[in-house]
Amino acid sequence: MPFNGRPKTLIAPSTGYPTTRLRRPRQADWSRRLVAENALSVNDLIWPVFVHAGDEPRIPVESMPGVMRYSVAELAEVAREAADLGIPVIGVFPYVEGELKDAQGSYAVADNNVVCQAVEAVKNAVPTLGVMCDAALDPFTSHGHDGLLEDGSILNDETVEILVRQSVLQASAGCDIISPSDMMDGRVGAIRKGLDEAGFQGVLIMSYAAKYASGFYAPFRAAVGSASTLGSASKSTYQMDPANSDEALREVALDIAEGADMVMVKPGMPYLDIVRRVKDTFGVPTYAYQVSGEYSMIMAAAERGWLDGERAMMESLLGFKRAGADGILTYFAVEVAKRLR
Ligand SMILES: NCC(=O)CCC(=O)O
Ligand SMILES: [Mg+2]
Repeated sequence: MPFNGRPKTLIAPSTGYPTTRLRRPRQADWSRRLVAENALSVNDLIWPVFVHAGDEPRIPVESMPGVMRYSVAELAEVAREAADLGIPVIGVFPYVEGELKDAQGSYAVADNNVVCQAVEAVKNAVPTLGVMCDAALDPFTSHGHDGLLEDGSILNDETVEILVRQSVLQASAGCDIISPSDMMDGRVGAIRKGLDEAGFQGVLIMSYAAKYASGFYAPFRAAVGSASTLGSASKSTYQMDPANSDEALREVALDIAEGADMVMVKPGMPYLDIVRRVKDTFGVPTYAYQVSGEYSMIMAAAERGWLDGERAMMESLLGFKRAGADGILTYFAVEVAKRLR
C-alpha cells in the first residue's frame, strides 16, 4: 500500500550502512522481543492423539518417542490436561486391531466404534475442548488405503459415500471438526451436504486440502497400525505429487468452494512454501500438519544429542507461523503448551 502517496519501497531503508544497522535492534532480549514479527501461541496448537480400544492406559508408540496410544478412559484424562494447558483442539486417531479391519473399512462406520467412544468420553470429561476426527479409511482397511480398492484402483465416488457416513457418525458422537484426509475428489462437498442433512450444520470441516504422498508419514502408520497393512503400496493416485505447487492451489480452491471452513497443508516443514501460497492466495484459516516423521526426526536427533530438541521444536513451530499458518497440528503440542505458559 502506498504511504503518504509514496510506494513503501521508497520509504523503507533508504540510507544503508552505516546509518542503518540492522544489528541495532538485535542487541538485547527486550529489543528483539519488541521487533519480533511472529509469535507462537497455545491457541495455535492442535494435538493429535492416538486411542486404542483396550484397557492398557498408555502404550508407547515405538516409532514416535514420547507418544502414546491411550485407552479411552486415559484419553479423557489427558484431554483434560491439554485443555487446562489452553490447547483448543485435539485430533483423535484410532489404533484398530487387525481382526476389525476388512477391505471396506466397515469398522469406520460401525456404531460406537473406538473413535465414537473416544469422542464421547472426551466431550463428557471436557465439553469445552474442541475435538477433531479424520474422515478416511486407512486405519480401518485391511489394505491400508484411504479408500475402497478394486482391481488395484482406489474408487473415488464409492469411497466418498462411506466418508459421508463416517463423518455423520463421528458428528453424532460429538465431534466438532471433521477432517477429510483421504484426498478423494468431491468429498468435502458431499460431507458438508451429509452433515447438513443430518442436522449438523454447526460441525466444521477442516480439509486436508493439499496432502502430499510423503515419506514422512511412516511413524504415524506404525502408530495407527496401517504400516503392516499398507506395506510398500503407494498412495500416489490420490495424494499429491511432491513436485507440485500450483496444483495445491487448485485443490484448496475446490475445497473452499465445496464448503471447507479451514484448509490444511500436509506434511509441514518440507511444504512451507505451499502454506505461504495458500494463505496469500485465499486468506482462509490455514493449518499445517507437522507430521510424525518431522516429529520423530527431531526427537531422534535430540536423543542422540545431535541437536537441542526443545530449541528445534520451538523453531520448527515458529517457522509455520512465519509461513502464514494460523495453527499447527503437532505431536509436540503438550510440551509446547507447557513451555508457553
Ligand atoms: N491423517 C493423519 C495422518 O496421516 C498423520 C500423518 C503423520 O502424522 O505422519
Ligand atoms: Mg481435493
